[in-house]
Amino acid sequence: TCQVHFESSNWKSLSIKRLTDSRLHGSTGLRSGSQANFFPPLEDAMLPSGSFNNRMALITGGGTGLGRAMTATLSQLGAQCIIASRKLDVLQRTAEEISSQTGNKVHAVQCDVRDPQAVSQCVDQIEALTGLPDVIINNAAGNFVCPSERLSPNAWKTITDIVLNGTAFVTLELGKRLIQNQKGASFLAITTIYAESGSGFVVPSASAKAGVEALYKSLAAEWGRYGHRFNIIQPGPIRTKGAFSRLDPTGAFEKAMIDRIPTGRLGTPAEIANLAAYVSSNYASWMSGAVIRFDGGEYVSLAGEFNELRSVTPDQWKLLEAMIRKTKGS
Ligand SMILES: CC/C=C\C/C=C\CC/C=C/C=C/C(=O)SCCNC(=O)CCNC(=O)[C@H](O)C(C)(C)COP(=O)(O)OP(=O)(O)OC[C@H]1O[C@@H](n2cnc3c(N)ncnc32)[C@H](O)[C@@H]1OP(=O)(O)O
Ligand SMILES: NC(=O)C1=CN([C@@H]2O[C@H](COP(=O)(O)OP(=O)(O)OC[C@H]3O[C@@H](n4cnc5c(N)ncnc54)[C@H](OP(=O)(O)O)[C@@H]3O)[C@@H](O)[C@H]2O)C=CC1
Repeated sequence: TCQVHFESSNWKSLSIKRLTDSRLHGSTGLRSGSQANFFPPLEDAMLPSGSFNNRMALITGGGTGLGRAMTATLSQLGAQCIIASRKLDVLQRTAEEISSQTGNKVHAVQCDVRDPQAVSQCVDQIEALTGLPDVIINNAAGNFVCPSERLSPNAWKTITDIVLNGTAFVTLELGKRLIQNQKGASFLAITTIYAESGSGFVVPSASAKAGVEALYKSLAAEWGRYGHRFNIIQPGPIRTKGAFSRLDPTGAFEKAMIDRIPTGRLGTPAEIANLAAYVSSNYASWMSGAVIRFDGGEYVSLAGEFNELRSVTPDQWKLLEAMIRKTKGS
């Protein structure tokens, strides 16, 4: 018979401890399936150097994780970047590290995207520092796993405010000013594969990310006439401290997650940074309204009803085939 193996659901054997920093900071998955050898991640910047010369890029949540990787790639390709989030010390450290590596200025601007007034002040600061950006990446997010019956109204509000309202405030504030200045721009939103399917245990995030996708698809249709493109990347699992410490705090689900990814490994921050750079670049100037799933095949793997048959061995197939062929009539 075919069985689904889900070893990590053995809760009794779990010791509830946080993952160590070294596990969290590795760029690729600790464990991977043997097929991962076919799909090695390339870490170098993909676009020609200078692709973002004379371009300004705003990356929300650019101080950590995937936003930091996107900032590093855009900066390496010549962009002047502005990173914005709540923790100014984290932003400043990242900005200095990236600037010193690439030789291109990275500016740090404090901003809580939940607060429309703070967003407006942040955009004032950006205008004074660099002028209005050509590239806007809405990457900031909040999330945690939690059974929905345990969510307080404020827990719901906190996640949906950061993800949906925050993205809307940043997009609308910049959009209006860009329109006024007759300046074109590329907007990119980072969502997730479950924005499409929904997912239990991350319901505020799933709801808000679905809203972000509706917002970006709608504006792609409406604001093309102002020179604005809107696209969406749905990442699958990529190890970052921010995500993994809130979605899999014990590390118990990692193996099951990797087992269901057809390419046999997690994504890396550098891989998504290359994709984000391409989508935000002039090489993609005909791309608007696109939703790009970037997940090593995890979504289709979760969706296909018969995909668990991957665990059937060749001998078991002989048996199954013989049984099926023997069947006559209905
Ligand atoms: C098995 C799978 C493993 C990995 C899978 C990987 C990939 C799959 C797809 C992944 C998608 C990922 C999507 C992401 O968005 S990951 C990004 C994660 N990064 C962050 O969340 C960074 C920012 N987060 C934060 O700052 C905080 O976590 C928070 C809570 C979002 C906001 O902080 P803030 O200080 O503003 O809020 P608090 O005052 O602490 O809390 C507000 C409110 O929420 C309640 N709360 C907080 N934490 C929890 C919890 N864990 N469970 C339940 N409720 C929680 C808190 O109690 C407050 O409510 P009240 O008490 O006031 O009612
Ligand atoms: N890593 C993964 O596997 C996946 C990630 N994603 C998405 O990728 C994006 C990046 O996530 P990741 O890098 O993993 O996680 P991080 O936690 O590292 O990134 C989230 C960023 O959002 C910022 N942020 C949170 N709240 C606010 C706020 N109120 N105002 C401004 N900024 C805020 C944080 O900075 P600060 O604390 O300074 O405010 C932080 O830099 C998110 O959109 C996430 O949903 C999607 C699918 C999978």
